[in-house]
Amino acid sequence: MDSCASLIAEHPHRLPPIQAASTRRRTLAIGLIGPGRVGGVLLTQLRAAQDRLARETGLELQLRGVAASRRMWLDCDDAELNAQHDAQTWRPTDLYEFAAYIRGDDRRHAMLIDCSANEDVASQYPYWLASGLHVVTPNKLASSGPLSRWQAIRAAGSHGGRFRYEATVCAGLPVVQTLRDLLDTGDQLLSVEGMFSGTLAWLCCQFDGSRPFSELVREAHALGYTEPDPRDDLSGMDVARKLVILAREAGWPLSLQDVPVESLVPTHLKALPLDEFMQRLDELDAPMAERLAAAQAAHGVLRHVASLDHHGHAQVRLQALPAAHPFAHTRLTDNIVQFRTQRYRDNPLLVQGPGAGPEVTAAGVFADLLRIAESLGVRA
Ligand SMILES: NC(=O)c1ccc[n+]([C@@H]2O[C@H](COP(=O)([O-])OP(=O)(O)OC[C@H]3O[C@@H](n4cnc5c(N)ncnc54)[C@H](O)[C@@H]3O)[C@@H](O)[C@H]2O)c1
Ligand SMILES: N[C@@H](CCO)C(=O)O
Repeated sequence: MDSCASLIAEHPHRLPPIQAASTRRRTLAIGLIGPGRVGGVLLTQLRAAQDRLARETGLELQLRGVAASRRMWLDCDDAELNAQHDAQTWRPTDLYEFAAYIRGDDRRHAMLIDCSANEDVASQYPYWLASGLHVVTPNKLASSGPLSRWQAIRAAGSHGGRFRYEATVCAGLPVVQTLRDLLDTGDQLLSVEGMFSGTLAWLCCQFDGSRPFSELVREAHALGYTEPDPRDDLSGMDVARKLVILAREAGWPLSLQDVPVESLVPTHLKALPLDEFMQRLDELDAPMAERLAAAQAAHGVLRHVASLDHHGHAQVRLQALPAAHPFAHTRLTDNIVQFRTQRYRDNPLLVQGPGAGPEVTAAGVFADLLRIAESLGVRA
């Protein structure tokens, strides 16, 4: 025994030793809904981390199923088959059957990861959580949808299912957790202001008049920054949803209809089928060129800004900001979230970084999965 160890052993008031972290094997069964851009990358990230997590932490991630909009695959925990979904037995998607299969009947921990942007999927969360399934998602529809459903989701959590949704706001950036930590430690939120859209941030940075706006929108879509329907970004609704999520997290029972939103989508293009809208994108070029010219004439830049004040008043709009404004210096898909709180009253707390893209979003979802695993006693 070295001198330090013997000193500790002999001390009459010594504290009981801290137990070494348990590395006993624990299994987390996973079902992934929505193997699209984010879901597809998440599957790759899970596969790449599986062996390391099992070896180093005892956490066994077991992929039990994947459900797309029309077809689902069950029993796909075979790495080779995972790589070639079409080789597997498939059947029409049935979310009830899918959830029941992932949960199993042996009381193991099980999690559904919703990487769709689908309302029917989001409406299932209260039932899944109430049955003890954990849910992780980058899909904003549940957290920003009807308030009654949001409250049902919160209430369902008391049955054991855990719900995390960090990637719904600014993809992989730690925004929801930062707000949660501020509030849980007794701080009081005074306001939130920022740029919450990776797509619109990227478009505003790139749009200098040298290329038509529509061409840039097509590129943002191809890069995986936009929502499946880019109108969700261009209309400001995706940003409004993020603002509602943060407001609810802070205790303000806001709904989408409480947020005045400036849309960049002309009224006559709003209801078109997606394909037709994409074909007619160039109808956005003239109005956007006008907005840019006005900002440039005032020696400013165009930025898409969301804000929520201490009365719970929210708004989302495209603004011409002075070139010296902090929001004028972001790059690429950078989001920026500025929290003003009692503690950060004079000098606000900033979270900034890339706020869209499959890689960073999938990593945000993965981190939520690991936090739940850790809270269940499965160290990660
Ligand atoms: N792309 C990003 O940068 C980003 C960032 C943050 C959050 N998100 C969110 O992540 C989610 C996925 O985005 P994406 O870009 O991967 O979209 P995507 O369109 O590429 O993928 C969506 C997937 O959902 C599946 N799907 C649709 N309806 C379904 C249903 N009823 N049942 C099962 N599966 C269904 C589709 O088959 C598809 O595989 C969205 O909610 C989006 O808002 C995306
Ligand atoms: N389409 C969204 C993805 C992140 O939610 C954006 O551009 O911010």
